[in-house]
Amino acid sequence: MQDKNPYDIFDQWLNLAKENEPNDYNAMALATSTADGRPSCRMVLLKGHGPKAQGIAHQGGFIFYTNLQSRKGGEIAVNPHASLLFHWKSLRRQIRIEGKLERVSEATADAYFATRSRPSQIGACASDQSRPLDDRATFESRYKAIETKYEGQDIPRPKHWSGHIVIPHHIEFWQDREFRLHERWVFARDEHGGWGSQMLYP
Ligand SMILES: Cc1cc2nc3c(=O)[nH]c(=O)nc-3n(C[C@H](O)[C@H](O)[C@H](O)COP(=O)(O)O)c2cc1C
Ligand SMILES: Cc1ncc(COP(=O)(O)O)c(CN)c1O
Repeated sequence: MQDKNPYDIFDQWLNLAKENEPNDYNAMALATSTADGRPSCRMVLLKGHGPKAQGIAHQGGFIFYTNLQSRKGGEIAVNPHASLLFHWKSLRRQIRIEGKLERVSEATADAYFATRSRPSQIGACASDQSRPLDDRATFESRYKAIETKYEGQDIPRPKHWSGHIVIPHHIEFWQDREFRLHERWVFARDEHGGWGSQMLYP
């Protein structure tokens, strides 16, 4: 385990999750925090990952998409550090990732947005994510207005909707063992841009 690249281990575990989890095997908790260090956490979906993700040489990372004006978007704008957590109950495994956040390129975001279903695209345009909503009908009428506006045309990605990449400096793989005698392997970036690794007590 320890002599491997953490992205290779991540791939193996994610593939196992894909085969075993009934829903959203790529779901992960995303923790962000305010400038003065108050954390908040919510689920998002992993939409790209790996050492070459977003083409950043020798770095790569883990990509999710969201509304940039949401609560998390506001926190990321003032404090571009995040923690990700995967937990697959069926596998009894978790992966913890910590790193710095960067926005994906406009081209990467456009390409991903274009793969989403049309209703999801309209939803992204119509939703003022994390803002107060007086009535569900208000949201529905905003949805309908956008549907009508773009009838017969492609829906452009709204400027306030894009992706972030978590560029990890710390990745931990945790495997459940009997009687809580779990196994933990931590990978941390070294000063040469490679990965150092070690085990931790459970
Ligand atoms: C399994 C799951 C996956 C989700 N994936 C996303 C996602 O990829 N992007 C997103 O913006 N919200 C996603 N959500 C909704 C978020 O959890 C959250 O409600 C929303 O982004 C607003 O969060 P905020 O107010 O902290 O910004 C997901 C929710 C669940 C339960
Ligand atoms: C609001 C929201 N935005 C984005 C996503 C990401 O997934 P997708 O692009 O597949 O819709 C989700 C997934 N549940 C979501 O709830």
